[in-house]
Amino acid sequence: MIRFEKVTKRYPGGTIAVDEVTLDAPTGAITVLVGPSGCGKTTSLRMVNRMIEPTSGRILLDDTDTARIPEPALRRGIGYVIQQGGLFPHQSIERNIATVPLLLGWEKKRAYARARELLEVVGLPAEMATRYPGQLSGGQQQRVGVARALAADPPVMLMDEPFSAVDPVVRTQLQDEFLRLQGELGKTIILVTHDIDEAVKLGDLVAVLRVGGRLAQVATPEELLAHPADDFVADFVGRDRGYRALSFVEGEVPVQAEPTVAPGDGADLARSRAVDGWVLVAEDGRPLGWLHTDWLRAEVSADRVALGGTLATQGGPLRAALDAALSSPSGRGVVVDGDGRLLGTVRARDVLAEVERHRTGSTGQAPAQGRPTQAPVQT
Ligand SMILES: Nc1ncnc2c1ncn2[C@@H]1O[C@H](COP(=O)(O)OP(=O)(O)OP(=O)(O)O)[C@@H](O)[C@H]1O
Repeated sequence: MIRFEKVTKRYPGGTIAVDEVTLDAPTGAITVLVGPSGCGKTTSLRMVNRMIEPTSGRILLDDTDTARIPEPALRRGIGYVIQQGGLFPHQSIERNIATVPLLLGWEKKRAYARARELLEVVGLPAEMATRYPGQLSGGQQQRVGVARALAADPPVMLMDEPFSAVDPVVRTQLQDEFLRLQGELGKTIILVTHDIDEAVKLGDLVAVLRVGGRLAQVATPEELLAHPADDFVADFVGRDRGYRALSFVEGEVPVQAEPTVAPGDGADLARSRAVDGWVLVAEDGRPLGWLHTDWLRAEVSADRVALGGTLATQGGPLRAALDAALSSPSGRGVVVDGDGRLLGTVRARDVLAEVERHRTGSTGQAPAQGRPTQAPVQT
């Protein structure tokens, strides 16, 4: 665990960047520091590996005061990731990743072998090892930055806006892979972001800082969205927090059977199975997409379908189910099992009824439209 005990940082000139922060970042968990620009996030992070020394207070790493740990030994156990990877531009990717192992005195062969192993871990092809940072996209550089921080297998990782320099699609991919990786590695991570959505997605615990370096609230994402401590936090987490809180509500998604057709089926069959003009095309139990009867030719063709919506997984959060329903061209959200096999569809009104049931805490009957899972009709 990383423990901040009344930590204050006052810069020469008098700026109080961090003001009496007391915070526990639990072992094996992701603690996110979030807040507006200038609220002291980066300063807080850098005090953990003593790139910045606190003016007062203590930071403990597994009960040892970090001020008592020699800096090289402290930093050996702490990986540090910054925006865009912070790579050395004139060194190859494998040399970049091998930086810390080489500093630790590993033989070059072993350090480079570790670098290649880590390229795979972060999802980059081996041939990138000999390229230079300028020959990689922003997202790829970011992955290399993570690989570099992981090279000496440190138990602790500090990450400063690690996903902010890439476009939203790549950012989502990197976040998802980061969570998958953390699921395997279980590092103790402190991550800084100014983006509350990222904080809520990635954090096991979220610490909200306000300008002046004061801690406004520390809570799980769920608590933060449901019960912001004051107006500042409520404003910061945003007005649609009620909707975002659905990410944490796992309900009985009221799945309805959905008739399907397969590529090659006749147009008449497709018309007879369509509901409100839309029929779902599936093959081998997997949804391919929606087909409107106006688009039909002689037979159903896989080329003419539009998935046009997100998929929900049964047992997953209600937000995903609602999103699937609202984003589907038919108004029916496609629900699949963990292997991507079709279970049926869900309508927004049924998800909302389930949401309402959760909100009121009722454990009674499922809503009228929403009897739980029925077997989908297969063709
Ligand atoms: N070396 C320094 N000397 C003086 N003041 C500093 C120094 N570094 C940061 N500050 C000030 O301390 C405060 C906190 O800065 P810090 O970089 O920790 O904030 P931040 O929350 O990470 O901001 P951002 O999201 O904009 O990066 C700011 O007012 C900043 O101007």
